[in-house]
Amino acid sequence: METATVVVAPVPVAIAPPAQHKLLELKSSFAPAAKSAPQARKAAKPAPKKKLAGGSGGYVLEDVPHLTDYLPELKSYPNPLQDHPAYSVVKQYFVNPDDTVAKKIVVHKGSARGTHFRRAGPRQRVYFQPGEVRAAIVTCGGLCPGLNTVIRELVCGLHDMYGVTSVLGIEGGYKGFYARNTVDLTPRSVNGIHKRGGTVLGTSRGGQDTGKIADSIQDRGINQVYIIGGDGTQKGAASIHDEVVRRRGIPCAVVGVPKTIDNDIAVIDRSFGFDTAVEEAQRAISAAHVEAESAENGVGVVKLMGRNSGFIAMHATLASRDVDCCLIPESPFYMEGNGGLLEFVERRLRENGHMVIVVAEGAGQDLIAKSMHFADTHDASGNKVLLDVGLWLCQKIKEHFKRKPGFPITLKYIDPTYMIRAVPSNASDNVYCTLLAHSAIHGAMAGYTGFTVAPVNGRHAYIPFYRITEKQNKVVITDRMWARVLCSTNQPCFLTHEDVEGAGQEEEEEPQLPLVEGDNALLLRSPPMCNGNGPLCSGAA
Ligand SMILES: Nc1ncnc2c1ncn2[C@@H]1O[C@H](COP(=O)(O)OP(=O)(O)O)[C@@H](O)[C@H]1O
Ligand SMILES: O=P(O)(O)OC[C@H]1O[C@](O)(COP(=O)(O)O)[C@@H](O)[C@@H]1O
Ligand SMILES: [Mg+2]
Repeated sequence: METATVVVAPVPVAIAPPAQHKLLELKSSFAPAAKSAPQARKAAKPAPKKKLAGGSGGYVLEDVPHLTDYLPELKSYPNPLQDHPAYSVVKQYFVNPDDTVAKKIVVHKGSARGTHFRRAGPRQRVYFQPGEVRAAIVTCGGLCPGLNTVIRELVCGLHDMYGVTSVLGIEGGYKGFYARNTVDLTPRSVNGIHKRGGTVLGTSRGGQDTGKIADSIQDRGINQVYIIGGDGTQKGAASIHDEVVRRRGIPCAVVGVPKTIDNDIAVIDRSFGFDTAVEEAQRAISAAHVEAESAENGVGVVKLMGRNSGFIAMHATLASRDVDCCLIPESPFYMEGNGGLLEFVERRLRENGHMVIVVAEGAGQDLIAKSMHFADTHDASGNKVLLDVGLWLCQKIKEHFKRKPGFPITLKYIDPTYMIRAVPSNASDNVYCTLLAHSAIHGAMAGYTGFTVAPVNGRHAYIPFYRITEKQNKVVITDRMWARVLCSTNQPCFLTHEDVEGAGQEEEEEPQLPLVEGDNALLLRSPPMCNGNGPLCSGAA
């Protein structure tokens, strides 16, 4: 495990660059800048991999890197936004540099204040002049409603707010950096693309060659790169940041914009496109319900996307109210015997004469694997290729009722697969994508790098990559939301009391400011980590 570099700051800890860089660094694991790179500047000082700052009451700022961490001599300029006619009506142009966003907002009287992230938004000083910016945008991984909106708003936002005119579109995902063409993006060329599904830049899985991507960024003189993609993409973005900024010392803002219909990205409130996908899934569920209702013992089975997380199935079920049973990867189920799915199907058909089952594609994978032998396969990005739970489920239900003469059923299987993610984003996702793009631009212009932008408890924040990639967001079956689903469908929960006890939400680990040798250890050992008075707590230390 990498040792985090700790930065201890006074309270309030979040202050605008360059003042923030007076913070005390205790330890570093920074590799030297590449000497041979033509455009690379030698990083003048080692920069921290993790930037943690302590405050009173257990407050921790998990900060994101800033270009001046690596290149302290970098020049800054007044933010042109303050002269922008549209923004002249805004009372406060800039976010308060001390603003941070709390990761946990439900707290107790005695709780530690816990993790905070830097609040997104425009800063007083920017680290790029408009004419110097050479931005690039890339979309990676599976499609998601809203990709085009984010592209459009990045191009228009850079142009309209900051006067940036050089924006490159990288075609076909990560491999496009070195194996495909680029396209110049202008406000005119992207106008109207938000009304289309997909991504005008194209996307792909696999092909993430960090060295080649870094070479391409360096050769093309790209100094802001906006990387739109899911958990895999954000891992790729982290390694690009490590290579380009940390290792080669290139002053490039590497910014992640989280995308996935699965909503499986940790920390953030929700990912864009999820809302649209849930809405689109309603059409499949309604069709299944109509078919089921119109037949004798009609069973409608709908399979929805959701590789490891059942959020789409859960929300689509709750929204629809036509669903009798929702199956998700996080909640194991069984077919046969007392309390099993087949018994429930039979009971519901006897009661109502029809039923609808919604199953997330990642559900029941262990059951299928047990009943059939398949070797695991993976896609180009390394994601496990799932077995078709929908077909398997239909087969099992049909076999069960075949063994019951006098109980004929009519089963219809609907698999909308790509239909829920290939549509254009809805109105609310469009607004969300616009805010995301703007927050991303403000962060890059302000010189931040190596971060993902997203709302945390309703406020946009800059989140370090490692926080986004360390684990996936999953439905917590001991949370009230899953209980609401069980309550609305009246389905069995398939779990024993012991299972529920064991399935409790993993207690979120609060970051520990690591102990270091010497005088510092004392301070870090005794919470609150920093009271703002000691020598190590001084911003000027
Ligand atoms: N651990 C990883 N490190 C670096 N790049 C990765 C990693 N996982 C995936 N990628 C790259 O990110 C891109 C998208 O990943 P993928 O898992 O397909 O979609 P998503 O980002 O939507 O989850 C692909 O080009 C893939 O090669
Ligand atoms: O067939 P593909 O394009 O590999 O995509 C299938 C997967 O993509 C998803 O839509 C999500 O993909 P991402 O991880 O790229 O966001 C899953 O729900 C689904 O399992
Ligand atoms: Mg993914």
